[in-house]
Amino acid sequence: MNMEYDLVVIGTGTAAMVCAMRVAKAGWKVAVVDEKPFGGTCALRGCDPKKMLVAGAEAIEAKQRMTGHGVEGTLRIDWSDLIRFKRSFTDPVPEKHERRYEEAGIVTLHGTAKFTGPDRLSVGDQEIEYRKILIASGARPIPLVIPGEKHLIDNEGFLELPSLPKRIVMVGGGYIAAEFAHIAARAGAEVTILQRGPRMLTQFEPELVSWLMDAINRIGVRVITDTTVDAIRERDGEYTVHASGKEGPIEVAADLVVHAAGRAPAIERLDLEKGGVAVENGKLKLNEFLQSVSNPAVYAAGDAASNGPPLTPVSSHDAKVVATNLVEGNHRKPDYKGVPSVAFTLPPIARVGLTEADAKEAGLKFRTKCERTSQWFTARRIAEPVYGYKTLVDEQTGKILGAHLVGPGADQTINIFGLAIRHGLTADDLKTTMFAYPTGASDIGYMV
Ligand SMILES: Cc1cc2nc3c(=O)[nH]c(=O)nc-3n(C[C@H](O)[C@H](O)[C@H](O)COP(=O)(O)OP(=O)(O)OC[C@H]3O[C@@H](n4cnc5c(N)ncnc54)[C@H](O)[C@@H]3O)c2cc1C
Ligand SMILES: NC(=O)c1ccc[n+]([C@@H]2O[C@H](COP(=O)([O-])OP(=O)(O)OC[C@H]3O[C@@H](n4cnc5c(N)ncnc54)[C@H](O)[C@@H]3O)[C@@H](O)[C@H]2O)c1
Repeated sequence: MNMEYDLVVIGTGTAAMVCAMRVAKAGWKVAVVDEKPFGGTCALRGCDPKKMLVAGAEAIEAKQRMTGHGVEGTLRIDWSDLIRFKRSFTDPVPEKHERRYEEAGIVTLHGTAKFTGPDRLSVGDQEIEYRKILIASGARPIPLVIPGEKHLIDNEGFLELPSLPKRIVMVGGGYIAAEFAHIAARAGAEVTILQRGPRMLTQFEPELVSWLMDAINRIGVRVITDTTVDAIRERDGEYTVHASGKEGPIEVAADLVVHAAGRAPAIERLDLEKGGVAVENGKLKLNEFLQSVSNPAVYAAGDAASNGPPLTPVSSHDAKVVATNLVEGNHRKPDYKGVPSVAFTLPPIARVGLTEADAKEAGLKFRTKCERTSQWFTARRIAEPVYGYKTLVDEQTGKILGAHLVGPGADQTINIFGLAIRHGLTADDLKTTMFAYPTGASDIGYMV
């Protein structure tokens, strides 16, 4: 039997939920479809479960920092208990999300969605007709196309590990490697990061990453840069990771090898040609309203759209843009100004706005302040030697162009810079704001 909807949403992550709810509220007949349990990456396989594990790592890290400063004793992570704690959050998510959709009158479908025509798709053996469709299918780990790729586990596998193997290799040195390495090392694993790039966390300012490396080295994580993994071989449950580095080939023995080498839009299994949906270089071809340039019934949001940075607040923002364009007609465009991003290492590293390299390339006239501030009270209070910042301020207008932080509270303080950038506040506005003292935010006045 054919079913007909005003809007079908592929996915049930952040982008899907935000858009489906808004459009259903406007009286449209909406269905959402997912092949996995409802909830998407952030709630089930990304931000939230990862940060629950970070909570365990934070306890160990705080104890280690404060040892010799009035704190003694031994602490350790019981991995299976920590995973159980994580599940106390993630396990109820799918049912809760399904209930929310049903309460909003949204039809919930399970299975893999594929286009069968420009105005129809299939989910299993059901044929579905739609007036509009939202592709909110997220991202997937990029295929590495190397021998032994099947031995890699991804973020989903790592966040579900029933026990933590001793020797772990991260393939790649970006967000996932940095965050998972901190968690695993604090839980007792020996971690090696093999990074193709010249340094870790290439999206963040080089000076700040170099300071963060002190913390990464302190916990014994081995980082090998300028090195590309080209094969993984398995023998009797043990792995050898083969890589090519500056000094020639290297081999690293491992009990677990984790894919941390980047993610790309999950659109390859949608049979997009049948839907008349144009793709270029692995990305959907969209106009400024997040609508397909080739099939006007099709919109995209979040990681699948890959229009802004692949982060949860961006998925939510895109979804609001699309919902407005669907219900009111195309007029809203996404605006990614001032999107903060944090890698939840210990301590965290954060950025918002332009990097120094971006600002130079754009030919802007700006002043930069950059300083390692391990002696500031915020860091000394907790015996944390890694603390520093870089800020970029427009010379003419005094507006904040970019802010980069590493150290205690960076994950919270960055939001204030995000507010400043998004709403055009100046360095003077920040200097004349009274922040509660002593908090990380009370350092802002000295940073600009
Ligand atoms: C390990 C990890 C940690 C992260 N941490 C953070 C963080 O701390 N902060 C942050 O801002 N961002 C973080 N991110 C990024 C963030 O999770 C994503 O940007 C966000 O979840 C994307 O949401 P989305 O709605 O676009 O897609 P998703 O939430 O990925 O939803 C897509 C859904 O579509 C479904 N689907 C795909 N194809 C089909 C199909 N053909 N048929 C049916 N269903 C389909 C999938 O099963 C999935 O449930 C992290 C990502 C990872 C991997
Ligand atoms: N806290 C957060 O916001 C957060 C956390 C995790 C993931 N994410 C999102 O998920 C995305 C994916 O994360 P990620 O860490 O997988 O990707 P990433 O893009 O951050 O880093 C991937 C790194 O892997 C390297 N690489 C690629 N192939 C390699 C190979 N064969 N050998 C060695 N190195 C290789 C690349 O040079 C790159 O530096 C991120 O872009 C991010 O937006 C966000």
